[in-house]
Amino acid sequence: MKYVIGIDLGTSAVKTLLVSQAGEVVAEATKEYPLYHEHSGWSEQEPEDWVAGTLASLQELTAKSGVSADDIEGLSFSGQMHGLVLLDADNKPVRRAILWNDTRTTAQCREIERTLGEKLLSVTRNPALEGFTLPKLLWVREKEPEAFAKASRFVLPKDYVRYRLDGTIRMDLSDAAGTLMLDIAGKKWSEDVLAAFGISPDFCPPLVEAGAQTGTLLPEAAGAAGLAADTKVFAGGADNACGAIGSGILKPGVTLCSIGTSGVVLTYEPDASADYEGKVHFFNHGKENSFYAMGVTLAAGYSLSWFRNTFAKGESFEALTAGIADIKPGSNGLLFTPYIVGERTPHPDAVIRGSFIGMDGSHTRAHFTRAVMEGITFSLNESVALFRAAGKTVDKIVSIGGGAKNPVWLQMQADIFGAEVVALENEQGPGLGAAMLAAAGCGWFPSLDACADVFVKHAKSYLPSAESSAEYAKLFAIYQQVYGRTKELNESLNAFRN
Ligand SMILES: Nc1ncnc2c1ncn2[C@@H]1O[C@H](COP(=O)(O)OP(=O)(O)O)[C@@H](O)[C@H]1O
Ligand SMILES: O=C(CO)[C@@H](O)[C@H](O)COP(=O)(O)O
Repeated sequence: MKYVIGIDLGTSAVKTLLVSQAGEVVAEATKEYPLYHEHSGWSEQEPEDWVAGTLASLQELTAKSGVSADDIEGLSFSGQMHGLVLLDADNKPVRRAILWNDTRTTAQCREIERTLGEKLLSVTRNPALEGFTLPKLLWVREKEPEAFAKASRFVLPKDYVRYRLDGTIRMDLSDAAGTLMLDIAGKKWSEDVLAAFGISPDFCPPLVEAGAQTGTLLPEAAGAAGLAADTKVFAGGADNACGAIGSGILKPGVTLCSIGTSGVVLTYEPDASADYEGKVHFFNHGKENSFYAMGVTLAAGYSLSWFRNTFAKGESFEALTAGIADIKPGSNGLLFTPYIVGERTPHPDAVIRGSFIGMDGSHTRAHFTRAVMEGITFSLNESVALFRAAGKTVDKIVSIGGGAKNPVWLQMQADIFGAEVVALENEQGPGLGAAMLAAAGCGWFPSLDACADVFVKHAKSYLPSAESSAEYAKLFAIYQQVYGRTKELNESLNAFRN
């Protein structure tokens, strides 16, 4: 039996999956790494932590599986999107990476809008959002000119890890799409955007498809990972593109919901013709010549992990969420908005922050926990509502990410979205999608679609309960008012944040 590895470079941890030719996940390993929040709205990671975590995770994966390294044919990546990694002439990072959930770049976003005007949406197909890469690049150039002067090029998080594994500097189209520098329909760096900001084309890595082979493992990386040096390395894609591949979102019809650190509602687009007027993100897929649209909740799983780390330190998510099934929809009148690091969809706003509305002396920790999960799901439902308003049918949703480990949350998703929610046998869609890119790249299957027929295994399905859905529809209407009613208060409070 032959095997491939999917490496999912997430925000909370790197997760590796060893997958057989039959699509069975035979081993998993995870290594966490820290996030640095030096100021309100800042979010950074140390690229070396990703590399060390990836190598340690691969070492553990191969050791615990008992599979011979010679039987592992290839590996590929799924990466947290948008993070700016600036490299010097020797390909060493010049500073920490600035991540997708860092919102320090509002001024640079306004500059991009002024400079590019209509080209912003027509070429990059996305609005200027703080999380995207170009605003971060402009921020470093303006605020840290000494660091910027040392930089010869930029890459995205998984591209840096791949470079350390196979020595090649490449970027795939699905991840490049999130930089705001790509001509999405033309599948090339936009000369207009680069020229408008005086960025040399050499500063941008060569582009490849997510399924392209970039090399084989460097001997020292192979040794540290417990793998053979002839293991093939494939470019890999953006985590949401890989999540879509790993969930079988390769043709129109089914929608994806992912609750990782961020939260995503995503639909497949067969071509670049759809126009959502920038209300949702529009990116190249990891499947060649196709695209996807998605709405993003910045702090989805992050809201629950923040809540746990602050009020139930050391407890597992299972312990935290015990008892929430006994609480009725609405958490006894307690409502949460998950804007704890700002928001993207449908309110692109770096200054807004979260709220608990309706706190009552009767509320227990379980009510708060359930309210946090409901608030996250209401936020994702705003994206579902946007897609429905644009004419999409959203009646079946594959749910992945850490949030999909929780059956109560899966039922809550079905009830709030008013759609069938399907869980996968393994909730790690992005890692599986990365493994599928390697499996198709190794020639095991003629296409990603054929690979999905074998690798994507549906587990339990959750149908909406009419009673709970009706309650949630009323609560959602109240939830939708909270943003407007807390916006000005948050603008006033902004002066008091560090
Ligand atoms: N058993 C669980 N119940 C509810 N939520 C969970 C559970 N396990 C993990 N999560 C959620 O999943 C999140 C992590 O998801 P994951 O997909 O691993 O994130 P990432 O890819 O961003 O690193 C956590 O922040 C938490 O909110
Ligand atoms: O910024 C986005 C998408 O635009 C995020 O979805 C990141 O790609 C991080 O993903 P997770 O770590 O939450 O999986």
